[in-house]
Amino acid sequence: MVKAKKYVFEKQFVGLPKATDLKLVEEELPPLKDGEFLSEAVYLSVDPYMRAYAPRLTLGTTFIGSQVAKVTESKNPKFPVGKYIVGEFGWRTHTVSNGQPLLSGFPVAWLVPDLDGLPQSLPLGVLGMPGNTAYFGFLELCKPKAGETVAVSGAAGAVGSLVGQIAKIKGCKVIGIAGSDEKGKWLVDELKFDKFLNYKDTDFDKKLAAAAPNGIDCYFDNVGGELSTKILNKMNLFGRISVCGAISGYNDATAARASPVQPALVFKQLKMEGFIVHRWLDRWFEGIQQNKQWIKEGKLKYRETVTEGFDKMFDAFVDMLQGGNTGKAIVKV
Ligand SMILES: NC(=O)C1=CN([C@@H]2O[C@H](COP(=O)(O)OP(=O)(O)OC[C@H]3O[C@@H](n4cnc5c(N)ncnc54)[C@H](OP(=O)(O)O)[C@@H]3O)[C@@H](O)[C@H]2O)C=CC1
Ligand SMILES: CCCCC/C=C\CC(=O)/C=C/C=C/C=C\[C@@H](O)CCCC(=O)O
Repeated sequence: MVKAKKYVFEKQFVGLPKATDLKLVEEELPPLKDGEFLSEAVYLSVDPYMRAYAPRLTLGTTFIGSQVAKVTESKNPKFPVGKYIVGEFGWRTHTVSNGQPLLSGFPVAWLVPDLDGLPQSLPLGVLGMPGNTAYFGFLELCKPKAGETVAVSGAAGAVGSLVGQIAKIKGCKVIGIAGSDEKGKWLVDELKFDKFLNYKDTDFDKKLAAAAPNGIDCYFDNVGGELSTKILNKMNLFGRISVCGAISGYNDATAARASPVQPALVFKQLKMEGFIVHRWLDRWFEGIQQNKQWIKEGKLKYRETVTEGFDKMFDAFVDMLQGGNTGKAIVKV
């Protein structure tokens, strides 16, 4: 009999999640039925969407999330023993799954393609959902042109750090916005972003004006709120905004107020579009292969913030929500 550990979503988050909102329990797993497979988590992801989606989750269920897992027993030919998969199994160490898609249509598990020797954890980041979010969310919605100026908020994170590099690959000038000068040093020195702005600086408005004297053509928005309104007011005519997320508001008990964006949208004739990365499910491996190719060519760099131990899942989650990560935040079991 296999014993799994899992985190149950006990209490709805109010503001920043509290450790007592989730409960770590053990569960005995049943023997496999035909069509099922057993997998063991190797790496687990902690993502902002887990906080954003929480109000829609059912209490008493396993808290949501994805993991890189190894198939250890199988009665499902699509998921043979020994294979590594990305599973939307939630925060749990062992899982019995029948391989059927989630209600959202998103696959419950997909086989990790050949990583060409790259780390087994990358399918949770640059070679998985965040990587595809950057690749498709930026290229399909911002449609950047060489020489344009691109601003990225959440620029030192799993998604933002890739967007800025893809913009550089496409010949753009890149302004990265994040919450610490240490992150800014990484963005400029390592990732070759052209400019960095710390959104916590009291003279941010002045620095934004100095960083974008000729305006901004594309904005990849991970943060939302007043910061994004400020950037929208710096956009050039016919600028494009890809709205990826709004993490500045995820922990707000009541929705924060921000200045209206309509004046900028109208007078600068801007295109502003939100997306969920599922939109490109039919091209999932195109994004993964292209990002892998750019990594192999030395054009795309990745960083992971790794927390050791399944019992530290919650710490890693709240640490990421508060800016403790650079690059993709993951947990190594
Ligand atoms: N639409 C989609 O399909 C998807 C959307 N997303 C969204 O993309 C965004 C980035 O996700 P991801 O790259 O995984 O996460 P990150 O790796 O960027 O981690 C979250 C980061 O958000 C920053 N942050 C936290 N609070 C604030 C705040 N109040 N103001 C500004 N920045 C803040 C922190 O960095 P700092 O130190 O800079 O504050 C933190 O490190 C999120 O909004 C997420 O919801 C992600 C995946 C798919
Ligand atoms: C103003 C509020 C904005 C809220 C934005 C919310 C979420 C954005 C985001 O982070 C989306 C993430 C999407 C993740 C997609 C893929 C999987 O890893 C999760 C699949 C879960 C499912 O589809 O059930």
